Amino acid sequence: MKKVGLVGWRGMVGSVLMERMQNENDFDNLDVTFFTTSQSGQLGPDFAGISKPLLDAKDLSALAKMDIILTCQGGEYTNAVYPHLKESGWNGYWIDAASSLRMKDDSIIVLDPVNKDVILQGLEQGVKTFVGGNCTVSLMLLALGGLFEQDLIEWVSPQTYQAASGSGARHMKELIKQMGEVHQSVADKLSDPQAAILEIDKIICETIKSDSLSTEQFKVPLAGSLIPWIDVPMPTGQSKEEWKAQVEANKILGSLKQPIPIDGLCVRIGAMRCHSQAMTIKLRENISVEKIESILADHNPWVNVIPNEREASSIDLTPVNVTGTLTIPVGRIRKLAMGPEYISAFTVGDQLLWGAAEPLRRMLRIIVEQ
Ligand SMILES: NC(=O)C1=CN([C@@H]2O[C@H](COP(=O)(O)OP(=O)(O)OC[C@H]3O[C@@H](n4cnc5c(N)ncnc54)[C@H](OP(=O)(O)O)[C@@H]3O)[C@@H](O)[C@H]2O)C=CC1
Ligand SMILES: N[C@@H](CC(=O)OP(=O)(O)O)C(=O)O
Repeated sequence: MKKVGLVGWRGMVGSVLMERMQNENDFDNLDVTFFTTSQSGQLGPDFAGISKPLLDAKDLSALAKMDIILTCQGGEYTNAVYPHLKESGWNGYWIDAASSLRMKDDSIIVLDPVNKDVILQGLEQGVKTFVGGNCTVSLMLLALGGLFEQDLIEWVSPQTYQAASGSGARHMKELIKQMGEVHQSVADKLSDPQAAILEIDKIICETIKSDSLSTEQFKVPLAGSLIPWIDVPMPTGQSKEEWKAQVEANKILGSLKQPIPIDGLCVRIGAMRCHSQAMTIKLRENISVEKIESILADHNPWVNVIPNEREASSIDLTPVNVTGTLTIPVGRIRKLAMGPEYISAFTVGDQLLWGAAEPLRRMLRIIVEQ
């Protein structure tokens, strides 16, 4: 059995991963060691059978005993440990949720329903570093996989609606707190049928703008508002989240020589853990909507084409419907006024499942089963 070291297993992404690994019986075929950066010596979890004491995730000699290390601990941890472990001569497989190593020449961004060929070729060539993609990128590629596979896309402009979970657990909690504070400010008026809506709206606006709203994490209000910027600025004027779309998607697709332009605005909204994206797509040729729908539906078992109808879109194509599932609905597919090669599409995905944990879980399986 392969020796697998798990780091970051109790964080938000890590917990979703542990749940998926248990559901898929992944632990049955692994000799797992749990590591921690803060609880070394404490009793670890029993996902893989009997609990054992947690090992120090910075202990290079303990890590070096592993055939595979899978980390959801974050980029700071990766930067602090990975180079030294490599320098020490460790030649095992490193599977990572953080972005630090994604664009390195010797790493592969993993999303096997889209790039299994790239992954298998990499394994054959001795690649040892496999990194999960940015959540919006992975979710877009799963939704549009069929069109990318058949090289039918000239360019895409995704406009995102990203959930609070993308910023971490504390941000999710702050969003709920803000919602509570906003509601609390007018709770008495809501129970009064005579209360005037403009008066309620005025109080809500004052509450959202006031210094007393909880904004320690986001720094600005998210409840009742949005934030049209995610991550640090790039010299191009893009936010880093926007920059990732083209570079990561093309690396995943293996189309680095002739990159497909992918660029749009990334926006944080008050959803909990599902990212949505409205996409304008320029196709290379005029294809019927029916054909596009069948190409998308045939690509992978998780994509679910939703008819461009009001009721189906309002129910099936929403964060609340997708949360906690691996389903990737894609809908609102129609021709745009700009011309027959221009189409719209809207997709939703759970950013902790396909957006983070699931590609890593599947990569671990691929390595173990090779
Ligand atoms: N959130 C996201 O959407 C995505 C995140 N990622 C990557 O994954 C990394 C981890 O993200 P995320 O899971 O959100 O981070 P978390 O903050 O939830 O967890 C990170 C680590 O914090 C430590 N920790 C300290 N206190 C607690 C606590 N009370 N409960 C749980 N863990 C605690 C744990 O490490 P220890 O046991 O060592 O103390 C844990 O592994 C990110 O930095 C990013 O690189 C990738 C894709 C998406
Ligand atoms: N930046 C993403 C989440 C994330 O962790 O992205 P990355 O894995 O590329 O750092 C968001 O805020 O929604």
